[in-house]
Amino acid sequence: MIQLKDVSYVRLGSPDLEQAEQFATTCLGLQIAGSGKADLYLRSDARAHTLCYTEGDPRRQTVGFEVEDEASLQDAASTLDALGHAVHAGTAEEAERRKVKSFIGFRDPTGNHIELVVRPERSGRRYFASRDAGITGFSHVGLNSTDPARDELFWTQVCNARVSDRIGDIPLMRVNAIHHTIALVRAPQAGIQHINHQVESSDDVLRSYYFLNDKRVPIVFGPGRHPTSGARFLYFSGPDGMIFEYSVGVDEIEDEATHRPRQFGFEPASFCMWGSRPAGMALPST
Ligand SMILES: O=C(O)c1cccc(O)c1O
Ligand SMILES: [Fe+2]
Repeated sequence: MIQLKDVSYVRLGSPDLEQAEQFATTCLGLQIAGSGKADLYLRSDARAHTLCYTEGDPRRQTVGFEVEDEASLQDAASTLDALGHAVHAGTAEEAERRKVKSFIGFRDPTGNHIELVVRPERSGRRYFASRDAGITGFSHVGLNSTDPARDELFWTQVCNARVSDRIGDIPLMRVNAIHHTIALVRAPQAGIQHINHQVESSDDVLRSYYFLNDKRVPIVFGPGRHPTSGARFLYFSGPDGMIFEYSVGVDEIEDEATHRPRQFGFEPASFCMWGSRPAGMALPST
Protein backbone atom coordinates (compact mmCIF):
# COMPACT_ATOMS: atom_id res chain seq x y z
CA MET A 1 0.00 0.00 0.00
CA ILE A 2 1.25 3.44 -0.93
CA GLN A 3 1.13 5.81 2.05
CA LEU A 4 0.63 9.44 1.05
CA LYS A 5 1.78 11.86 3.76
CA ASP A 6 0.56 15.15 2.36
CA VAL A 7 -0.01 17.04 -0.86
CA SER A 8 3.21 18.85 -1.83
CA TYR A 9 2.70 20.96 -4.90
CA VAL A 10 0.81 21.62 -8.07
CA ARG A 11 2.51 22.21 -11.40
CA LEU A 12 0.47 24.10 -13.97
CA GLY A 13 1.34 24.69 -17.60
CA SER A 14 0.60 28.22 -18.76
CA PRO A 15 1.19 29.95 -22.09
CA ASP A 16 1.63 33.29 -20.32
CA LEU A 17 3.91 33.20 -17.28
CA GLU A 18 3.75 36.98 -16.86
CA GLN A 19 -0.02 36.88 -16.50
CA ALA A 20 0.26 33.92 -14.12
CA GLU A 21 2.79 35.81 -12.01
CA GLN A 22 0.61 38.90 -11.94
CA PHE A 23 -2.40 36.91 -10.75
CA ALA A 24 -0.49 34.81 -8.22
CA THR A 25 1.13 37.82 -6.57
CA THR A 26 -1.46 40.59 -6.80
CA CYS A 27 -4.68 38.54 -6.53
CA LEU A 28 -4.05 35.15 -4.97
CA GLY A 29 -1.39 36.40 -2.55
CA LEU A 30 1.46 33.95 -3.07
CA GLN A 31 5.15 34.79 -2.77
CA ILE A 32 7.59 34.43 -5.63
CA ALA A 33 10.24 31.93 -4.64
CA GLY A 34 12.34 32.31 -7.74
CA SER A 35 12.14 31.32 -11.34
CA GLY A 36 13.96 28.91 -13.61
CA LYS A 37 14.24 28.84 -17.41
CA ALA A 38 10.55 28.23 -17.90
CA ASP A 39 9.36 27.83 -14.30
CA LEU A 40 7.82 30.27 -11.84
CA TYR A 41 7.95 29.03 -8.23
CA LEU A 42 5.44 30.25 -5.68
CA ARG A 43 5.21 29.83 -1.93
CA SER A 44 2.19 29.76 0.37
CA ASP A 45 3.70 28.37 3.58
CA ALA A 46 6.93 27.04 5.07
CA ARG A 47 7.69 24.95 2.01
CA ALA A 48 10.14 26.09 -0.65
CA HIS A 49 7.27 26.09 -3.15
CA THR A 50 3.73 24.76 -3.38
CA LEU A 51 2.78 25.96 -6.86
CA CYS A 52 4.89 26.07 -10.00
CA TYR A 53 3.76 27.59 -13.27
CA THR A 54 5.69 26.16 -16.16
CA GLU A 55 5.59 27.63 -19.63
CA GLY A 56 3.47 25.47 -21.90
CA ASP A 57 0.12 23.82 -22.46
CA PRO A 58 -2.37 24.66 -19.66
CA ARG A 59 -3.72 21.13 -19.94
CA ARG A 60 -0.45 19.95 -18.40
CA GLN A 61 -1.41 19.84 -14.73
CA THR A 62 0.33 17.73 -12.12
CA VAL A 63 -0.21 17.15 -8.41
CA GLY A 64 2.68 16.02 -6.20
CA PHE A 65 2.21 14.03 -2.99
CA GLU A 66 4.85 13.29 -0.42
CA VAL A 67 5.79 9.77 0.64
CA GLU A 68 7.96 8.86 3.60
CA ASP A 69 11.30 7.94 2.09
CA GLU A 70 13.20 6.44 -0.81
CA ALA A 71 12.21 2.86 0.10
CA SER A 72 8.51 3.83 0.13
CA LEU A 73 8.98 5.48 -3.27
CA GLN A 74 10.51 2.32 -4.73
CA ASP A 75 7.69 0.22 -3.23
CA ALA A 76 5.16 2.62 -4.73
CA ALA A 77 6.80 2.29 -8.14
CA SER A 78 6.56 -1.53 -7.97
CA THR A 79 2.95 -1.43 -6.78
CA LEU A 80 1.88 0.93 -9.58
CA ASP A 81 3.84 -0.99 -12.17
CA ALA A 82 2.21 -4.28 -11.09
CA LEU A 83 -1.21 -2.63 -11.47
CA GLY A 84 -0.38 -1.62 -15.02
CA HIS A 85 0.30 2.10 -14.48
CA ALA A 86 3.26 3.30 -16.55
CA VAL A 87 5.72 4.71 -14.02
CA HIS A 88 8.23 7.41 -14.93
CA ALA A 89 11.30 7.56 -12.69
CA GLY A 90 12.13 11.25 -12.34
CA THR A 91 15.61 12.21 -13.53
CA ALA A 92 17.97 14.19 -11.30
CA GLU A 93 17.28 17.31 -13.36
CA GLU A 94 13.52 16.84 -13.11
CA ALA A 95 13.80 16.31 -9.34
CA GLU A 96 15.79 19.51 -9.04
CA ARG A 97 13.09 21.41 -10.93
CA ARG A 98 10.60 20.14 -8.38
CA LYS A 99 12.84 20.92 -5.40
CA VAL A 100 12.62 17.31 -4.20
CA LYS A 101 15.19 14.59 -3.58
CA SER A 102 13.52 12.13 -5.95
CA PHE A 103 10.14 11.36 -7.46
CA ILE A 104 8.11 9.15 -9.74
CA GLY A 105 5.30 10.12 -12.10
CA PHE A 106 2.24 8.15 -13.21
CA ARG A 107 -1.40 8.66 -14.16
CA ASP A 108 -4.40 7.86 -11.99
CA PRO A 109 -7.23 5.85 -13.64
CA THR A 110 -8.81 9.04 -15.04
CA GLY A 111 -5.47 10.09 -16.52
CA ASN A 112 -4.50 12.80 -14.02
CA HIS A 113 -0.73 13.35 -13.80
CA ILE A 114 0.37 12.44 -10.30
CA GLU A 115 3.85 12.58 -8.80
CA LEU A 116 5.08 10.95 -5.61
CA VAL A 117 7.97 12.79 -4.05
CA VAL A 118 10.59 12.26 -1.37
CA ARG A 119 12.07 15.05 0.74
CA PRO A 120 10.39 18.15 -0.68
CA GLU A 121 12.39 21.24 0.27
CA ARG A 122 11.35 23.62 2.97
CA SER A 123 12.56 27.17 3.21
CA GLY A 124 14.51 28.58 6.13
CA ARG A 125 12.77 31.87 5.51
CA ARG A 126 9.20 32.38 6.53
CA TYR A 127 6.54 32.84 3.88
CA PHE A 128 5.97 36.53 3.29
CA ALA A 129 2.88 37.22 1.22
CA SER A 130 2.94 39.56 -1.73
CA ARG A 131 -0.61 40.56 -0.82
CA ASP A 132 -2.06 40.00 2.61
CA ALA A 133 -4.73 37.43 1.80
CA GLY A 134 -4.13 35.70 5.14
CA ILE A 135 -2.92 32.49 3.50
CA THR A 136 -1.61 29.90 5.94
CA GLY A 137 -0.84 27.20 3.39
CA PHE A 138 -1.63 25.02 0.41
CA SER A 139 -4.10 22.41 1.61
CA HIS A 140 -6.06 20.38 -0.95
CA VAL A 141 -6.94 19.77 -4.57
CA GLY A 142 -10.09 18.85 -6.43
CA LEU A 143 -9.27 16.26 -9.08
CA ASN A 144 -11.42 15.56 -12.10
CA SER A 145 -12.68 12.02 -12.36
CA THR A 146 -14.42 10.32 -15.26
CA ASP A 147 -15.59 7.62 -12.82
CA PRO A 148 -15.55 8.69 -9.15
CA ALA A 149 -16.41 5.21 -7.79
CA ARG A 150 -13.49 3.64 -9.69
CA ASP A 151 -11.09 6.42 -8.74
CA GLU A 152 -12.17 6.32 -5.09
CA LEU A 153 -11.10 2.66 -5.06
CA PHE A 154 -7.75 3.60 -6.59
CA TRP A 155 -7.04 6.34 -4.05
CA THR A 156 -8.29 4.36 -1.05
CA GLN A 157 -7.09 0.85 -1.87
CA VAL A 158 -3.83 1.62 -3.62
CA CYS A 159 -2.84 4.94 -1.99
CA ASN A 160 -4.32 4.58 1.50
CA ALA A 161 -6.56 7.63 1.27
CA ARG A 162 -9.62 7.44 3.54
CA VAL A 163 -13.07 8.79 2.69
CA SER A 164 -14.16 11.47 5.20
CA ASP A 165 -17.50 12.29 3.54
CA ARG A 166 -19.29 11.88 0.23
CA ILE A 167 -21.51 14.32 -1.66
CA GLY A 168 -23.43 12.12 -4.08
CA ASP A 169 -20.67 9.92 -5.48
CA ILE A 170 -17.95 12.54 -4.90
CA PRO A 171 -15.59 11.41 -2.15
CA LEU A 172 -13.69 13.89 0.04
CA MET A 173 -10.60 11.91 1.00
CA ARG A 174 -7.92 12.43 3.63
CA VAL A 175 -4.35 11.22 3.79
CA ASN A 176 -3.71 12.58 7.30
CA ALA A 177 -5.89 14.10 10.04
CA ILE A 178 -7.15 16.97 7.84
CA HIS A 179 -10.71 16.36 6.63
CA HIS A 180 -9.66 16.10 2.99
CA THR A 181 -6.61 16.50 0.79
CA ILE A 182 -8.18 15.10 -2.40
CA ALA A 183 -11.74 15.69 -3.58
CA LEU A 184 -12.88 13.91 -6.73
CA VAL A 185 -15.26 15.75 -9.02
CA ARG A 186 -17.03 14.12 -11.96
CA ALA A 187 -15.81 15.58 -15.25
CA PRO A 188 -15.45 14.43 -18.85
CA GLN A 189 -11.65 14.51 -18.80
CA ALA A 190 -8.60 14.61 -16.52
CA GLY A 191 -7.56 17.86 -14.86
CA ILE A 192 -7.32 19.76 -11.61
CA GLN A 193 -10.78 21.04 -10.68
CA HIS A 194 -9.63 23.42 -7.95
CA ILE A 195 -6.65 24.35 -5.78
CA ASN A 196 -7.27 25.17 -2.11
CA HIS A 197 -5.30 27.45 0.16
CA GLN A 198 -6.23 27.83 3.80
CA VAL A 199 -6.54 31.34 5.21
CA GLU A 200 -6.36 32.49 8.80
CA SER A 201 -9.90 33.64 9.50
CA SER A 202 -13.42 34.17 8.13
CA ASP A 203 -12.50 37.85 7.91
CA ASP A 204 -9.85 36.93 5.34
CA VAL A 205 -12.42 35.07 3.23
CA LEU A 206 -14.77 38.05 3.21
CA ARG A 207 -12.01 40.61 2.76
CA SER A 208 -10.87 38.68 -0.32
CA TYR A 209 -14.42 38.55 -1.61
CA TYR A 210 -14.54 42.37 -1.75
CA PHE A 211 -10.92 42.71 -2.85
CA LEU A 212 -11.25 40.25 -5.75
CA ASN A 213 -14.59 41.74 -6.82
CA ASP A 214 -12.91 45.13 -6.98
CA LYS A 215 -10.15 43.62 -9.12
CA ARG A 216 -12.78 42.08 -11.43
CA VAL A 217 -11.60 38.56 -10.63
CA PRO A 218 -14.57 36.27 -11.36
CA ILE A 219 -16.00 34.85 -8.13
CA VAL A 220 -17.43 31.44 -9.01
CA PHE A 221 -18.84 30.28 -5.67
CA GLY A 222 -19.25 31.76 -2.21
CA PRO A 223 -18.70 33.25 0.21
CA GLY A 224 -20.20 30.14 1.74
CA ARG A 225 -19.77 27.35 4.23
CA HIS A 226 -19.25 23.68 3.43
CA PRO A 227 -21.39 21.45 5.68
CA THR A 228 -18.90 18.63 5.06
CA SER A 229 -15.61 20.05 6.39
CA GLY A 230 -17.27 23.00 8.14
CA ALA A 231 -14.98 25.41 6.25
CA ARG A 232 -16.00 28.93 5.21
CA PHE A 233 -14.98 29.31 1.57
CA LEU A 234 -14.62 31.44 -1.54
CA TYR A 235 -13.86 30.16 -5.06
CA PHE A 236 -12.61 32.38 -7.86
CA SER A 237 -11.02 31.81 -11.22
CA GLY A 238 -7.47 32.51 -12.25
CA PRO A 239 -5.27 32.16 -15.32
CA ASP A 240 -6.25 29.52 -17.88
CA GLY A 241 -9.59 29.05 -16.13
CA MET A 242 -8.09 27.37 -13.03
CA ILE A 243 -10.31 27.66 -9.98
CA PHE A 244 -8.76 28.65 -6.65
CA GLU A 245 -10.42 28.28 -3.27
CA TYR A 246 -9.67 30.01 0.00
CA SER A 247 -11.10 28.32 3.05
CA VAL A 248 -10.82 28.43 6.79
CA GLY A 249 -11.87 26.07 9.54
CA VAL A 250 -11.54 22.68 7.85
CA ASP A 251 -12.30 19.99 10.44
CA GLU A 252 -9.79 17.41 11.54
CA ILE A 253 -10.86 13.80 11.86
CA GLU A 254 -10.43 13.12 15.55
CA ASP A 255 -10.61 9.37 15.63
CA GLU A 256 -9.10 7.70 12.59
CA ALA A 257 -10.27 4.27 13.72
CA THR A 258 -13.95 5.03 14.26
CA HIS A 259 -14.73 7.77 11.72
CA ARG A 260 -17.44 6.77 9.26
CA PRO A 261 -18.00 8.81 6.09
CA ARG A 262 -21.26 10.73 6.05
CA GLN A 263 -23.39 10.69 2.91
CA PHE A 264 -24.69 14.04 1.60
CA GLY A 265 -27.06 14.39 -1.36
CA PHE A 266 -25.72 15.80 -4.63
CA GLU A 267 -27.47 19.16 -4.25
CA PRO A 268 -26.51 22.79 -3.57
CA ALA A 269 -27.13 22.59 0.19
CA SER A 270 -24.44 19.90 0.44
CA PHE A 271 -21.86 22.31 -0.95
CA CYS A 272 -23.00 25.44 0.90
CA MET A 273 -25.08 25.54 4.07
CA TRP A 274 -25.65 29.31 3.68
CA GLY A 275 -27.34 29.11 0.29
CA SER A 276 -24.58 30.33 -2.03
CA ARG A 277 -24.87 28.84 -5.53
CA PRO A 278 -21.97 27.96 -7.79
CA ALA A 279 -21.68 29.96 -11.01
CA GLY A 280 -19.55 28.53 -13.77
CA MET A 281 -18.42 25.50 -11.74
CA ALA A 282 -19.22 21.88 -12.37
CA LEU A 283 -21.40 21.57 -9.27
CA PRO A 284 -25.20 21.48 -8.91
CA SER A 285 -26.38 25.10 -9.14
CA THR A 286 -30.13 24.64 -8.84
O1 LIG B 1 -14.33 21.67 2.35
C1 LIG B 1 -15.21 20.91 1.94
O2 LIG B 1 -15.92 20.20 2.69
C2 LIG B 1 -15.51 20.87 0.48
C3 LIG B 1 -16.71 20.32 0.02
C4 LIG B 1 -16.99 20.31 -1.34
C5 LIG B 1 -16.09 20.85 -2.26
C6 LIG B 1 -14.90 21.40 -1.80
O3 LIG B 1 -14.00 21.97 -2.65
C7 LIG B 1 -14.60 21.41 -0.44
O4 LIG B 1 -13.41 21.94 -0.06
FE1 LIG C 1 -12.19 22.46 -1.78
